[in-house]
Amino acid sequence: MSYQLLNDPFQNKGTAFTTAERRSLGLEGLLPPYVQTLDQQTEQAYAQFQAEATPLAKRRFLMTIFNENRVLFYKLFSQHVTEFMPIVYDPVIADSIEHYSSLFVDPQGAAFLSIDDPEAIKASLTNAAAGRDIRLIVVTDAEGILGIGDWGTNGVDIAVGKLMVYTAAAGIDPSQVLPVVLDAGTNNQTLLNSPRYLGNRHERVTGKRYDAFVDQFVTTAESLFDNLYLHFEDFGRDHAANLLAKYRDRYTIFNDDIQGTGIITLAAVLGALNVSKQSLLDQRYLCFGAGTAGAGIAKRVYDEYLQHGLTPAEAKSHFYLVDRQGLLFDDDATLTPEQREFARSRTEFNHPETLTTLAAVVSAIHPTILVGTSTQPGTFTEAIIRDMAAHTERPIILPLSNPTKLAEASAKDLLTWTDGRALVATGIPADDVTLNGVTYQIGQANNALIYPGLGLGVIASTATTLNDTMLSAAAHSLGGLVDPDQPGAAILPPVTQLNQFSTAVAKAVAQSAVDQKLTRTAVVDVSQAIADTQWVPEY
Ligand SMILES: NC(=O)c1ccc[n+]([C@@H]2O[C@H](COP(=O)([O-])OP(=O)(O)OC[C@H]3O[C@@H](n4cnc5c(N)ncnc54)[C@H](O)[C@@H]3O)[C@@H](O)[C@H]2O)c1
Ligand SMILES: O=C(O)C[C@H](O)C(=O)O
Ligand SMILES: [Mn+2]
Repeated sequence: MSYQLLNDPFQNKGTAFTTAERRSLGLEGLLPPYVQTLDQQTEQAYAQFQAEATPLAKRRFLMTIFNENRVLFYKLFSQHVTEFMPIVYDPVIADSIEHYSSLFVDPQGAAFLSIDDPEAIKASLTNAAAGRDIRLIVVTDAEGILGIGDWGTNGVDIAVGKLMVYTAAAGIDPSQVLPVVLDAGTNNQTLLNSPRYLGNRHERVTGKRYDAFVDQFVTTAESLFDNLYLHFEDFGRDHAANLLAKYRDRYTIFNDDIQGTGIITLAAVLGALNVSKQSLLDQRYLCFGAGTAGAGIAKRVYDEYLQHGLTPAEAKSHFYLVDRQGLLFDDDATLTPEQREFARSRTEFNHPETLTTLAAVVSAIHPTILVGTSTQPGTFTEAIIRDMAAHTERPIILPLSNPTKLAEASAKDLLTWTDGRALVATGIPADDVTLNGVTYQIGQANNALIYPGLGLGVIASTATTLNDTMLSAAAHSLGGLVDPDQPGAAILPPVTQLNQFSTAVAKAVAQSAVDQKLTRTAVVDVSQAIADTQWVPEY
């Protein structure tokens, strides 16, 4: 019984159990005698964190605290948000996922669901919830983890990591969340060949059996947990958009790679136009890597054009999508439905057959906005960027592929090649760049800057759905937080202010749900509802 308490991360206080608590809870003799405060514990843990040699070792140390004591973990995280984000989350989380099976120590409270045992879904979710009131699930099938591909059961870490950011950034109660991995097999040969791999050792199951497995998970989770907000993460290109379309009208669901990335990138574009004092209507938008994220962002920016009063055809005329085959044309039978929306006609160009590379397309259309979601490192080359920058005063360039090793370009190179004219945001955190006496701050266009606030707004308002109006409200809520006239101003607010702007995003989203009468219960005061929902790491 006493040990059970010490092993329960939601109840354990470790050395902070007071003498009276130790006596009443049967913990006498189970802890060293000195009673620490939470502040003393965090200070001590931070010193241990600093003593770890590598980023992965630092992450592993933090995970031991997470496994043992959630209050301590989140207190520490909240005191060092900017320093911990890249360790707990992207990019170090990618290393953690690649080595998950061989480094395994603890299941971290996740639910592991197997396509080979769908009958166990209900029991598994019930066991993992352990009687808690689950309000938020992050689920992955790990087919498209960041840009590193298929990682099978190892991908559970992205669900755990995304949830940690929900709590650190927006104060979502960590006892009300559940990470879930759907193990449908893996096509990653390294995993299949590894004797240490902890997932199902067979190829991915697709088709009807896959659809039925996901459906059984969704319907079971929705019936077990009232008021559930269901966040989909890192599904593969063949499934992500389909699942969103299938369930978004029935349940309160969210696809982070499509919608989260869409709104943070729209916010970055709006922030950049705020700096350059240009109009969206004068932009030519080029997406490089038109997959889940690329098409999701294009759709969100396209909706913004519609809001400016353009017809669908007028709005689409601003967009050019490039994938492996080059510029996407409407006579291409291999296009995804999301790509087809933005495909161009060959008759628009004199030599359409030459438009098979990014360089050729940039040179032909002279984009003013270039968004990279291709997973192809270094593809925004000096020649391409110089060509783009020769035709626009303030090129907006967003290399968004994660983790660091997959970025299309670095912020430093982009600013150097454009003499500081580029308006840049990157997927992973980037250091300031000093060039010709100006220090440029680099915004982070990562959905982590927006999905926590979005989720808080949905949960606090008891929204019954997440629609495009709410998503648009989220994107617009980040405006006005940066002084655009400051030389070198970032186009997105800094991670140091993550907590403040998560609340701003939550308010905008919750207000939108209330205005649209889409809440389960009546919400009188949105700010109060948000404050009441937020959890604070204190004993
Ligand atoms: N910054 C963020 O918040 C954020 C959010 C989501 C995704 N991403 C990143 O975006 C990248 C893509 O993620 P996704 O979920 O869209 O994956 P995805 O597999 O759905 O899409 C990748 C697309 O790139 C295309 N591609 C591959 N090689 C190419 C090449 N040589 N030239 C042109 N196109 C090529 C693929 O065909 C595919 O359409 C990942 O690196 C991911 O980390 C970033
Ligand atoms: O996880 C991230 O860092 C952002 C995004 O969801 C991605 O898939 O890259
Ligand atoms: Mn993702």
